[in-house]
Amino acid sequence: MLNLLLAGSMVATFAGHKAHAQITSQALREALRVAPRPGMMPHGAKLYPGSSLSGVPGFPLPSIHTQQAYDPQEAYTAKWTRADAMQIKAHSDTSVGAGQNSLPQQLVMPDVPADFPATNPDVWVWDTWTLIDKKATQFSYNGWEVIFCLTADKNAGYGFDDRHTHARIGYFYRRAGIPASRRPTNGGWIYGGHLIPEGAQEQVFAGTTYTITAEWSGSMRLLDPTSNKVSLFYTDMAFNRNAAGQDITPSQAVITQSLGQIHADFNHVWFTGFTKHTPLLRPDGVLYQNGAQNPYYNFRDPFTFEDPKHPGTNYMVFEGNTAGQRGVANCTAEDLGYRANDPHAETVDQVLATGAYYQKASIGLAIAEDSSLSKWKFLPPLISANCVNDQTERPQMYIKDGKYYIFTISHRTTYAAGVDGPDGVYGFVGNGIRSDFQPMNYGSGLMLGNPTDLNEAAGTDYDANPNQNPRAFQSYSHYVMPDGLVESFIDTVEGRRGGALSPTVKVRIRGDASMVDTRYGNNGLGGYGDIAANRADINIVGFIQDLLSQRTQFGPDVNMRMNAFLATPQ
Ligand SMILES: OC[C@H]1O[C@@](CO)(OC[C@@]2(O[C@H]3O[C@H](CO)[C@@H](O)[C@H](O)[C@H]3O)O[C@H](CO)[C@@H](O)[C@@H]2O)[C@@H](O)[C@@H]1O
Repeated sequence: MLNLLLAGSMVATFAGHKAHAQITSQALREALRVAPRPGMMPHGAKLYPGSSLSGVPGFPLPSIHTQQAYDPQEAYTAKWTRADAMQIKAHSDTSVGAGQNSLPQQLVMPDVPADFPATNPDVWVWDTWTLIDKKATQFSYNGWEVIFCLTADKNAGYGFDDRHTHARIGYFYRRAGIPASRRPTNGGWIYGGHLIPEGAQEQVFAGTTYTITAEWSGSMRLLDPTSNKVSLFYTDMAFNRNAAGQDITPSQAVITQSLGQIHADFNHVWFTGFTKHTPLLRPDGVLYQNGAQNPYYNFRDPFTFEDPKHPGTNYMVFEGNTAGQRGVANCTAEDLGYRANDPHAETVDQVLATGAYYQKASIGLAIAEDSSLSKWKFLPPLISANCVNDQTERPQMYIKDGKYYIFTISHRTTYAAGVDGPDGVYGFVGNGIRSDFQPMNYGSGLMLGNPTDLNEAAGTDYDANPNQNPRAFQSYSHYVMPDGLVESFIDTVEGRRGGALSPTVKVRIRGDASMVDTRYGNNGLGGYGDIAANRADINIVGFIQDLLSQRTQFGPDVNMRMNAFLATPQ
């Protein structure tokens, strides 16, 4: 009711807030929603928290984002602002004690038990992705589900914290179409070994030896659903050595393509190829910060997709930072995102005085210049988080119900001074590849976070900070799959290190809101490592036609349909 009055008068005053005088019609609709109270389900939105232009007493209002679409080539970058990020704390229950979960319940990943199983005895496992096509459909191959994970060999003596410098992309497979309840507790994944063969880490370009020191995250694209050709897009951590054997660059992140083939028989899955690495993108220092500007720059985690409105046009999203010299204090009022006359707004000078300008995450965009996806050109970033957070990792474009979602993971420790949020996955929704993206859920951006009381001091070590929720770092590197299923890896639960696949959870997504589906699995937790191939695209008629005409070799497309056929009660 209060908001109705506010919207009607077009000059909102709520607990001293004065909203921007130029309220859009969308803002008017939004303002009709009732303001949620901290830690509570908002009235009128029993399931979904939704966004709200209404404020929480004592906190600033979120920024207004129109979701307006722009041409992907245009220089429009949406902002995840400080005003937005502050909604995470605004909508948390600040009355609970240290170690309690204070985040809105619908946005919290359920507790992972401390007696979780290892995914594999020989390797630590973290960032994980699936075999996808240009639309992010998840395929099985000849009766096998296949996943790709960053791995580090335990037998080589690497501890879980050594993983980043020794990361290798490994692959796992298991028979498709078996429900989680009938699999081994750890998901039953069989380790196939390293994807990039031994010895293929060195490559010579015009007298310069290019050496891959670690393989970081990316994605695997099935180039043609009727063949077995796959393209790995990943991040090389690499350095160059000249003909005299001298290192001529420090280790750099290079977004790279490597081509291979998938094979399977009745007993196992294997890969060939991945011996040649084509460097695609290095940060240019103009749109994306590079190593000369900041030794701690972030540039990695490519994910490609085809523009559904322009078939044949391919894009890549990736993790970047806003270009410019590290330490230059130049965040703007737009980065802060406060509405005019908001009494809780910070001034630019106040924010700059905190050093928040060291945090400048961005979600990058590039366009493919050839059909083999081996040449790419930078486009301006899709989203920046200047003075908000330094890392928006493993971004993915997720298209659902005509909406374009960007999901990205971030750490509590990479937030800028004065803003806070949990380790987890964040979501932004727009109406096109390039949009004025609306941060999901109360305008905050948070979609699924670890249980965290934001009053606790952030720290990565539970033992050193026993007041902290013992699950504040339980999971990370969430990847959103079709149907809102979310997989991730276990980092630390009650002080026990993970390096294993988490239980899959399900998030229901509607417009700019989402909620954890607690009816999924056991109180919201599905099977460990339950990363199933997509069985939604049932086309039994097509499958039978394929079989009869023998037009198509057994491969991913036919196989997906066969799985669906076999899984359907006859
Ligand atoms: O292994 C590299 C890939 O992992 C990703 C996403 O998981 O980057 C994660 C990142 O964070 C880890 O290190 C943090 C600092 O040591 C730690 O706080 C966090 O718990 C870890 O998950 O790894 C790099 C390198 O350490 C760091 O910059 C990231 O935040 C992905 O982006 C990489 O491709």
